[in-house]
Amino acid sequence: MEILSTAQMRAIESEAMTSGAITGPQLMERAGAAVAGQIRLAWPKAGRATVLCGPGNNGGDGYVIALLLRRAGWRVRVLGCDGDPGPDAAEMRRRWRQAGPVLPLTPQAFLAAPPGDICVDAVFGTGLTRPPAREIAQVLALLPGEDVVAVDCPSGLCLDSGVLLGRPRAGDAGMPRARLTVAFDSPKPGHLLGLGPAVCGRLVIADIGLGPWRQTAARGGPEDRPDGRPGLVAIAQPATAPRDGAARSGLRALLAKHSPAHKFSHGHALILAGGVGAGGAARLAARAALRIGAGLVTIGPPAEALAEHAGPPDALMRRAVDAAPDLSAMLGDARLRAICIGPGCGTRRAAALLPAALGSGRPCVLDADALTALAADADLAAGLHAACVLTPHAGEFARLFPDLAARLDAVPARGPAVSRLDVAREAAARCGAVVLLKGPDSVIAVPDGRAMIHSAVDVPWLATAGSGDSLAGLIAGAMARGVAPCDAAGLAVILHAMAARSIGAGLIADDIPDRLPAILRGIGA
Ligand SMILES: NC(=O)C1=CN([C@@H]2O[C@H](COP(=O)(O)OP(=O)(O)OC[C@H]3O[C@@H](n4cnc5c(N)ncnc54)[C@H](OP(=O)(O)O)[C@@H]3O)[C@@H](O)[C@H]2O)[C@@H](O)CC1
Ligand SMILES: [K+]
Repeated sequence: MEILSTAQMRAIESEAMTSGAITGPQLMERAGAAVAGQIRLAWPKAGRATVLCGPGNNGGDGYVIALLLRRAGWRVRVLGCDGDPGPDAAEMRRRWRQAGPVLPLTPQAFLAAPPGDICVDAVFGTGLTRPPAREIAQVLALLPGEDVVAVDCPSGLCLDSGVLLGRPRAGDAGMPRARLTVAFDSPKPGHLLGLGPAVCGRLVIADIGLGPWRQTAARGGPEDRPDGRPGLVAIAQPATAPRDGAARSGLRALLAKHSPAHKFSHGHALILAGGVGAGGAARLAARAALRIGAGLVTIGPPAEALAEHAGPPDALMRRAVDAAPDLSAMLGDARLRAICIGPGCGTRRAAALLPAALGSGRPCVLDADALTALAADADLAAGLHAACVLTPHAGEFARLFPDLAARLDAVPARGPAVSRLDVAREAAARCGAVVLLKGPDSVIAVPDGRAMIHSAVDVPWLATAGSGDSLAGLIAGAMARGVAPCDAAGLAVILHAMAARSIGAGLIADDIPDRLPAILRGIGA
């Protein structure tokens, strides 16, 4: 599924209207009808609703919703803004006024009667440019989150970044919340990043007939896009991915093994391991690389630590890699197709081995200690190339790209605010490698500007020791099989989250690789 920035959304909307095939009021009617329809599905018995309408087109949607709910037997109270909301919203407000009054959007008016069964938040959507202030902010603060239906987003959320304008990025004290958010055409980055998933509640993406224009805009390179950026691909929505047929067949295509084949034709991955007593992380990675279907996986600790790796899995091959010349010699075998360096490796060892690993031009996952080594030595970063995948969490990202991370620290005063997507993209362009910025909202960015967002807010158990090691191994295993670096990263985060979801609370990282056969069977791979 494609994710659109708010600028792209506006451009597609105006392209559709310019084409003459659809008018602004028609789009607004469809948007309002989609929300009203979702409300009636979720609350089948007509009740009482308070609809809050803001100063622009989000408010226009609100007037449509108010009218449709009223027609369906609901008792509806509308609070709205004075002033000119633009022609389409003004028309919808006029239509509503024939049915009922528009009370002022003030705390006094809001509190003058009980809010009813639901509150519809149609105050700000994609047009939010600054933090809600004064009376509007006071009304929004009074909304009972559990009964709020948000139009496009809870008002105050920046849909490009997932931050609440004017508030610190972390911490959820007093933040707006909705039980249900109905957004139009495509998810926006802010639905999936940062606080977005927590404040939006259940997210429904409603088709309002803009598909043909979205596809026009999505075709071609970045220069053809309304905001100059290539389209994004939401590689998985937390709840839908396992059931989504198209997503499953996409995963299957990436995972397809061609038979008959020799084990080498499924690729050989090398997982570099650390010294005595530090081998667990690399073994987790190796196990994951085997499970995702690499034909062969070799673990490469220094000779003194080789004996530690004698235990299972027996499918794993072991070979000592003491120093860079040993690694270069191994990489002389062209069948060795991907490298994983970092988990439990030790920073000094990673720094010593990185030039040979990067110089080979092989697909290479850089994780953990390899990222620390990279951050400490700019010369190492010069060796990065497009087949490298860097897998920093927020802390590692801040060490690698301190200036970009600092942009994420500032309290966002204006929209669109800087997002994890923006900084990951900039980091990828700067270092010329794929950057997987890990978190509950992972972003995968490719140097050419393509990017993916993977939201896994529903699997908090993934934040556990060794989880990242297994992810690095999955990426390396997929790349050994010939999957392109950015697809390998995408595939790995999806499978990793699916495995965690199926294990649930109590998960330890060792469980993740061993859950893969069931996950792969489930998607028909
Ligand atoms: N795209 C589509 O396909 C479709 C979109 N539709 C709907 O339109 C919505 C976008 O509408 P929109 O552009 O009018 O913006 P909206 O969010 O209503 O903001 C209103 C105005 O408020 C202002 N403003 C901003 N921040 C402020 C603040 N803190 N305090 C006070 N004022 C503030 C700002 O103007 P400014 O003052 O910055 O000049 C802005 O213009 C979208 O979310 C969806 O619901 C559907 O109807 C049809 C299909
Ligand atoms: K809203």
